[in-house]
Amino acid sequence: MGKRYRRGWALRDCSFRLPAGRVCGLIGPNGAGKTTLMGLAADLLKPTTGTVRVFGAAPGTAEAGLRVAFLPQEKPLFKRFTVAETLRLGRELNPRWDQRTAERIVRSGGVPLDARAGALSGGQRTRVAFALAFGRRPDLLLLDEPGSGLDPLVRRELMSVLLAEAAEYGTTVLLSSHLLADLENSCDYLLVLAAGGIRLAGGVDEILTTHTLLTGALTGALTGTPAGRDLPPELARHTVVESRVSGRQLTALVRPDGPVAGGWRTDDPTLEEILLAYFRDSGAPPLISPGAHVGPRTAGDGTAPHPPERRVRAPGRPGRPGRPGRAR
Ligand SMILES: Nc1ncnc2c1ncn2[C@@H]1O[C@H](COP(=O)(O)OP(=O)(O)OP(=O)(O)O)[C@@H](O)[C@H]1O
Repeated sequence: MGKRYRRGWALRDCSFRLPAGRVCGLIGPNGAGKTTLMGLAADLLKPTTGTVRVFGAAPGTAEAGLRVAFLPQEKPLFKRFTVAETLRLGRELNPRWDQRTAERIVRSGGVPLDARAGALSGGQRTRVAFALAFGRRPDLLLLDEPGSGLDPLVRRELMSVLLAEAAEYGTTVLLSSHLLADLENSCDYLLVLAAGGIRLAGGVDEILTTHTLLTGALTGALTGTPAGRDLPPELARHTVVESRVSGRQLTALVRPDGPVAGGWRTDDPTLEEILLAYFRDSGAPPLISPGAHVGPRTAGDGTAPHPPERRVRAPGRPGRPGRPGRAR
C-alpha cells in the first residue's frame, strides 16, 4: 500500500498486518507517515496504491466505520457543548455506545459533566476525547500522539485507563508517540516507520529476543558490507542493524543468525536501543515478524479477532521473559 501527496510519497510499499487484540506502538521520525497511516485506517484518506483492510473490510464501509475509532492529535470537540452534551451526541451517533464506560472515564478525572468543552484544560479535553472514543466500544482504536501536551501524571493515568479498557474489551490499539518510555510500558507490539516504509514490526518480546548487542576490540581486517560498513568477517553472516566504531572498539546491534564467533561480548539491548537503531534507518533490512506479514491467515498466527491469550502489559512493568538480565 502507498499514499502519495502532491509533493511526494508519504508511505510507500507499506505492507504489514497488525494482529487483532494487540496494543501496538507506532513510532518513527517526524514526517515518517504515522498520521497518514492512521488516516488511511480511519477512512480520512484513500491509498494511492494498494488497499487497506480493517478486520477484513474496507475502511469506508459501514461495518468498518462502526468498529474503528480515531482520536486525532488535536482532540476535536464542540467547544460550546458541555461534557454531558458531548457524551449524549456520542450516544446518539453510535449504536454501540457504552455510556457507563464513557462516564467512568470522565468522572475518574473529576471533569464536571456540566463544563463546556471550550473551558476544559488540555488534559481534561483529552480525557473527554478518550471517553468519546472508548464509549463507541471500538474494536480498533487509533490514537495519534494521545499524550502530547499532558503532564506526566495525567499521561500515565490516561495510559492506565487505556490499557485497562483495552484489556477488558479486547480492543486492538494503534498508538503513535514520540515518547519511547510510554510505548515500552504500555505496548506489546511495535511498528517502526521510517522514510515512508515499515522498518520493524513485531511483538515486543520477539523484538527483544531477536537482537543482541555486541562489543569488542577490532583486531583483524574489516570486510565491507552491502550497507557500506566495514565489519569483522565473523559478523558477515549476521544481520547488522547498526554498528559504531570508537577507536578500536566496535559496538554493533545485530540480529544473529546462529552463535556469534569470536570473543565478542554479548548483551541484551534495551528496547530503546533497538528502536532508535531502526528509527535512524541504518540501511539494514527491515524486520517484519511472521505474524505481521500480509498473507492468508493461518490458525494460531495471532490474527484471530480476539486471541485467547491477551498480552497487554501492566503499566510500568516491562518484562523480558526468557532472557537473562543485561550483563553490564
Ligand atoms: N495533507 C497533506 N498534504 C501534503 N503532504 C502531506 C499532508 N499530510 C502529510 N503530508 C506529508 O506526508 C509526510 C508524512 O506526514 P505524516 O503527518 O503522516 O507524518 P508523521 O509521522 O505523523 O509526522 P509527525 O511525527 O511529525 O506527526 C510528510 O512528508 C508530510 O509533509
